[in-house]
Amino acid sequence: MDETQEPLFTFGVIADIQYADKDDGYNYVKTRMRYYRSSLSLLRDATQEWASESARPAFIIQLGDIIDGFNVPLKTSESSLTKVLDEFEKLKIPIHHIWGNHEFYNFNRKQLMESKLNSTPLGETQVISPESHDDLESFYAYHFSPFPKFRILLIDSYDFSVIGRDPSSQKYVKSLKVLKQKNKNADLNSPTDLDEPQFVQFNGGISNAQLNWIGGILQSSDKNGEKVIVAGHLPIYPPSTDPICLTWNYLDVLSMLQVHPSVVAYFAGHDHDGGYCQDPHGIHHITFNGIIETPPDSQAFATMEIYEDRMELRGRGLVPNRTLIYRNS
Ligand SMILES: Nc1ccn([C@@H]2O[C@H](COP(=O)(O)OP(=O)(O)OC[C@H](O)CO)[C@@H](O)[C@H]2O)c(=O)n1
Repeated sequence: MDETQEPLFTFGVIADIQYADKDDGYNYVKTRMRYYRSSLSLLRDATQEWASESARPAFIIQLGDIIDGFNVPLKTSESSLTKVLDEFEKLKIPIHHIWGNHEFYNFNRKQLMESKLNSTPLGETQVISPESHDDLESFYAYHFSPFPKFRILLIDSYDFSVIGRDPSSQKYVKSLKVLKQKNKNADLNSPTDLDEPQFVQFNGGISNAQLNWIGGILQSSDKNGEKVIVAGHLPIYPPSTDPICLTWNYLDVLSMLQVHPSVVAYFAGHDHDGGYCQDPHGIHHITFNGIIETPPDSQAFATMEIYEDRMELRGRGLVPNRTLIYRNS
């Protein structure tokens, strides 16, 4: 490993900002403090640091939950979103947005598609699913190549979900049926006594249509000798997360990625404690710590430095540094 080598390109990653103009408070299970107001200051510090880096990041991946669901009762969804996006915009580089559960607490899919959180115009495919943007069944996913032989693929972890889906859609009906089969609690957000703890209302899954679409992209990446980083709000590999944060059908997604040698890493948010594990196929699964549970005197973001043979994850604050050697290299 040549320590003096310059990266081919770099980019920033940040997760679960969950901004709200609200006093600090505990999470639902009263184990962790959430710093709703200071999340904006941490984002501001992160963007200032990215802006001052010698190798300026080419883009940022925002892993979802950009504002908190508490904005709904406060009636501040729009104003909070504007404040957060204004911070990102100071960077004057592309920001790729993933949608998490808190996006769907604040907005419906049509509103999101019409908002600045729809970053599909930055992708290579403008129409990201076979259906049109306002189709009740469409999913939000796209891909782009930031550098020759590298590709980023952003996926929709809430394709199957009862949050975000219109109750009249087939996907809502099917999602509710599956959720009720797997979760017998009166409160579908509760993971109490579940055999598969990921089957809670605040998670979701990936449809066969999306899986097939992902498979098609990866097939062409395999053929072209690309290295692909896949990113979604929800983790897909149990050792990299608390199991209650997993994608409903994480095994389907995991096995799809593992059979495609182009996939080198999977990035997720949602589990604010973060996590990491390399799977037996060599895919690095990184769950990024959430800004919302990061104390105001700390930090939680990363710069990824991309090299021919590896990625260097340069973490700040709670996010540890890691050298991630590509599978098959
Ligand atoms: N045991 C639980 C946990 C949560 N809820 C309710 O579900 C909604 C979402 O919860 P929230 O903690 O805000 O979701 P995050 O995306 O911030 O975090 C996900 C994981 O918890 C991170 O570890 C909300 O309405 C909660 O009140 C629940 O009922 N029961």
